[in-house]
Amino acid sequence: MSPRFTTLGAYPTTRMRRNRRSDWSRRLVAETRLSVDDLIWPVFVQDGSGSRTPVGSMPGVDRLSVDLFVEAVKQARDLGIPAIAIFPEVDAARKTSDAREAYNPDNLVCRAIRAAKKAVPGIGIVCDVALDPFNADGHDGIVRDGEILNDESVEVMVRQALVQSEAGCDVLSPSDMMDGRIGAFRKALDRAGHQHVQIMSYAAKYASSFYNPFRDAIGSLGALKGDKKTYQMDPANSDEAMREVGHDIAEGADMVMVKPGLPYLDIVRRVKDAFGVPTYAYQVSGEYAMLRAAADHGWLVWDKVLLETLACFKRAGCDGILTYGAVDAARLLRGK
Ligand SMILES: NCC(=O)CCC(=O)O
Repeated sequence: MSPRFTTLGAYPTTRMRRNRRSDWSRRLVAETRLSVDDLIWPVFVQDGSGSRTPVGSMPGVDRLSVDLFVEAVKQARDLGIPAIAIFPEVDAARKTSDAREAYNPDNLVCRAIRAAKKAVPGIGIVCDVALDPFNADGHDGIVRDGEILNDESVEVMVRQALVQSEAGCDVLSPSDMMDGRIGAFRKALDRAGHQHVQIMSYAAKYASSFYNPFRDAIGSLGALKGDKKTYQMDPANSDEAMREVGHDIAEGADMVMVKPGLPYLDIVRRVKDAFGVPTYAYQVSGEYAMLRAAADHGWLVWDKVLLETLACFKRAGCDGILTYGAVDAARLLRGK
């Protein structure tokens, strides 16, 4: 316990409930505050036009063709959401074992970036850099003889990072957990004149069981061979997360992310306390699915659990949260 807590008065002189008695007082003593400025909205995109496909395991979440995605970007702008993260469902015919579609300048992600920036130049566009949506194996890196190759994967992702930056992406978000990728991206970006492109690294990304609905959404669930334990972190580890974050900051990350969110808030707190850098967490698809499913059964109240969980991210030290509930949260926070 820190020293400032040693001066606590005793009951009945001190009554902790006094400050909680009225709404105005609770507002005055609140230690953290959630705002629309804290939200990043992950959105799934698909080919086609005028098409919207519900993601079965994520009630309320749809994959959108680029034209409808642009409408979603406008909606985010109107609600004051600062940034959108793009995730593609790539046609199975374009998935190969060298993931070359990842660095096609006309791929779905690049088209979505260009359309979004043209329609709403002021909104932040965040893009994953990872090969899983483009890889026939469903892995974040290139696979050879059953091994996920590190340096070869980084080379491919550098090409991916460059086409995304060329298309107008504001924040590159490497989600692959290969070693050395942040430094490689920074160097390549600077050399290509993209000094202003920010890097939000998935610095402490765990090999979690909470990602299944996301893989359903991007169509990689069936493709994935094996698991991701040789590159994503063991949920048992915390010191290792600190080393991961330290390396990414040293290599040039502007912001760091912990993923998943709620079960990993202890990691968020450690990262924020130790490094003090802009720190984010991803309330991932499995977390969203759990809350939504319970709410759809009437066992939880969606609006309340959404705002409560997001406030908990803030309390743990997050500067912002990636959440599929961003639009609902923004509406609630703005009273719309
Ligand atoms: N690279 C992005 C993800 O893996 C998202 C996971 C999720 O929402 O479950």
